[in-house]
Amino acid sequence: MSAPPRELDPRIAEEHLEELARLTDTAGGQVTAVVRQRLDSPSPKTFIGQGKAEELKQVVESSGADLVIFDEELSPAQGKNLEQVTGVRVMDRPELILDIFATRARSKEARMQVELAQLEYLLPRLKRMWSHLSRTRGGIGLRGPGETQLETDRRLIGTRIADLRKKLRDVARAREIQRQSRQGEFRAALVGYTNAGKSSLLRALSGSEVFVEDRLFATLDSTTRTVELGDGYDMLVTDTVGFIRKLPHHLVASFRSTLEEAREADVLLHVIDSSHPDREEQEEVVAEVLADLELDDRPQVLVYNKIDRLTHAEESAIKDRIRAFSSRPAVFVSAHQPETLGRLRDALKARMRARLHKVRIELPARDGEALALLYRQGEVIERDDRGATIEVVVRVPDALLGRLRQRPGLVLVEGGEE
Ligand SMILES: Nc1nc2c(ncn2[C@@H]2O[C@H](COP(=O)(O)OP(=O)(O)OP(=O)(O)O)[C@@H](O)[C@H]2O)c(=O)[nH]1
Ligand SMILES: [Mg+2]
Repeated sequence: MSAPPRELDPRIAEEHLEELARLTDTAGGQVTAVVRQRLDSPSPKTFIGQGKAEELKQVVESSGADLVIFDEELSPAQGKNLEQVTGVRVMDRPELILDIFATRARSKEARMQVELAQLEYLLPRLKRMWSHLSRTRGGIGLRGPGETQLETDRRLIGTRIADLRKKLRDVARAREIQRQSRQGEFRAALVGYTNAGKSSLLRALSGSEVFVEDRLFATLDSTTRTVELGDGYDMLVTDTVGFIRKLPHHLVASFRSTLEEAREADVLLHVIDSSHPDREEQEEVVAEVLADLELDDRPQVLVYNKIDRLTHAEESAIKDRIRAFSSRPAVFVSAHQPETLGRLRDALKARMRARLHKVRIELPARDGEALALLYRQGEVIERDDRGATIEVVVRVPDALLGRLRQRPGLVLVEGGEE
């Protein structure tokens, strides 16, 4: 069911419905019928018009559906009224997304984040849930719980929300400490629309196992891997949860700490499925979510993925567009074609080189390897050979500085805190 008020392009509306069908599939549902209505302004009572609501009821009956999913967000009252008309459970897109997250969350943190988002979504809708429950049970001798029950439930949920918030704060603190221990290393975070290929890219870049699936929201936890770029350049790359249009804002809020990894990153790799018919809208959605999270000021590299699916003409068309409209660096890659990934590695190396610190370092003369690294990755400004030790003044990238600090006998005499 879709009633896009702003996007009047029917092709886009269809694309949204197709995505909703994929979400339904991911949640384990099966689409039996699709109903559309074009609306200038939704009805406050039932969102769709009265006649359309009647039609929906007919469709539910004839198709045997036991659930109606709206592509647009419904108010608690609209949901309740629609359930009354259709006699089945009514959900909206945010609720469906919450449901998917709930079934797919694996780590303890992700599970707590989803539960928090679900409870916050549920709270204003409690009354409706209860009336629905009592109705589906037939209602005979099973009147809906009175206000007292509702109040008890509200209080219980309120307590649980406070509890989850506290636990999540603790996890966030632990994460913060872990992050500090990685300070000095160069970090990138993969962000982007769901299914764009973020995990596939991490797998291809790091050569390690990362879960990939042709389903929406395959990844819910952030995973960090070391990626070797060659020439001694190493960096940490974090995979993050994908974005989607109309992402429930409770969910975004509760995943904030997972996305903290992105906030700490030196660069965001915005991965785009260049072969998707809705590519441009997906790019915009990601830009909006990043702005919501106040991450839009981070340096970004646009990573146009899945170019193996593009014709040369399509690839050129996208490149022309980017040249005309974007000032951000962009690379064209395919996670399935390792030979294309050199472009991304080069872009990352360039980013690393851009972050140089001027430092004075004393190192054992026998540590030829460290010296070679300094010459290769840094800019040596001064060098003083003192027999057993060598002192150099050098501009080095942050990441190298982190690694050098761990070498035995190497002393950072000054600098490094710029
Ligand atoms: N043809 C092609 N398919 C790709 C490419 N990269 C990823 N895919 C496929 O796209 C699907 C999604 O890939 P993932 O890496 O799981 O995408 P993701 O961005 O991590 O998705 P979420 O974790 O769900 O947000 C999988 O079926 C991949 O095999 C590519 O470069 N070319
Ligand atoms: Mg993924």
